[in-house]
Amino acid sequence: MVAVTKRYGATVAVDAISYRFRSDSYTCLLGPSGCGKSSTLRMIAGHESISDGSVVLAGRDISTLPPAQRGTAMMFQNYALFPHLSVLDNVAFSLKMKGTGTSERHARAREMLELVDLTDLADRMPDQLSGGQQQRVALARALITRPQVLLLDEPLSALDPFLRIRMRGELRKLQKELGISFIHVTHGQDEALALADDIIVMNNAVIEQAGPARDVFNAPATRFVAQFMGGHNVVALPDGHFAIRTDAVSVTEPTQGAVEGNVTAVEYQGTHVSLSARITGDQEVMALIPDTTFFANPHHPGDRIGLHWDANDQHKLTA
Ligand SMILES: Nc1ncnc2c1ncn2[C@@H]1O[C@H](COP(=O)(O)OP(=O)(O)OP(=O)(O)O)[C@@H](O)[C@H]1O
Repeated sequence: MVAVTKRYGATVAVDAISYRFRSDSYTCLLGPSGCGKSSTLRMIAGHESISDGSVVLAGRDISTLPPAQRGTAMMFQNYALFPHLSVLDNVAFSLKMKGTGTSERHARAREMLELVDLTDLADRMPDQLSGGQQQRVALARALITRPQVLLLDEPLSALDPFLRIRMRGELRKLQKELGISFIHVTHGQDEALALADDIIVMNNAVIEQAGPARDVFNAPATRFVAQFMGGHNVVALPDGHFAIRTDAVSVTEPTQGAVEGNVTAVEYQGTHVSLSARITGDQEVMALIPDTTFFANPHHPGDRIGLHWDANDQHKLTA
């Protein structure tokens, strides 16, 4: 259970957020730059003091404990490996600090390297590793402390797009295998959707919405969440603002009963075509159409069209 506030002088970086993390789940803290997600993670880790509130892990208030005694472990964005230590000694480092003997700590470090599939590189130095390999060493180094919760701050941002997608799969698999909780900070909605059981969307130091990933995507509560998660239109109708998924909008000739609009842009995206149209009130609506459907009856910028969606696909927004 995390209920915290963080102030830096007059800046309120985290404003009385409160959330009960589900045990053994993968949770992503998602939001734009500066919304307070890293500060939240650092307060859980113990790298930042809590201005108000507390962090309780499995019934134990860990708010004032030093990082190493919390039952959490943190993996940093830049991996922070020690350049003068071998891979094995990097992984074994925290055990050395605890006074564990050489043979035991090396045995445990080898177990961790096996877990992240790096057994063959135990004797290398960090500068002889690729970015993806360095990241796995950092993971092994965090996991050797047997944390109940692994905290990850933008762990994939230093990787190229191909490796990022591969590591995504590995993180997810590792979390399920270990059966511990992962709390992962990211500003990428695609990353959060790919990884998370639960997503917490933060904006301006508060939680905008939190819940299972599919619920947050399918039923955004606010305009901010709908726009930040992507894949939605936000439309102002006489009875309020609504979110409508772009793939729930279909396009026909202008007919009675349909919302009419003028096509402003057509973008081919391979499997789909994204068509934008301007409707009354100077609003833009996007329809994501399967490519075969679109090319059976293509439309072009300037065409007058009808736009349809099911009333059930219309989600009322609260703000
Ligand atoms: N040590 C600090 N001193 C003063 N202000 C800080 C400090 N650290 C963060 N802040 C401010 O607190 C706010 C939240 O920062 P935080 O790093 O938690 O955001 P974030 O969502 O993680 O952003 P990013 O994705 O850019 O890391 C920002 O306005 C930031 O400028």
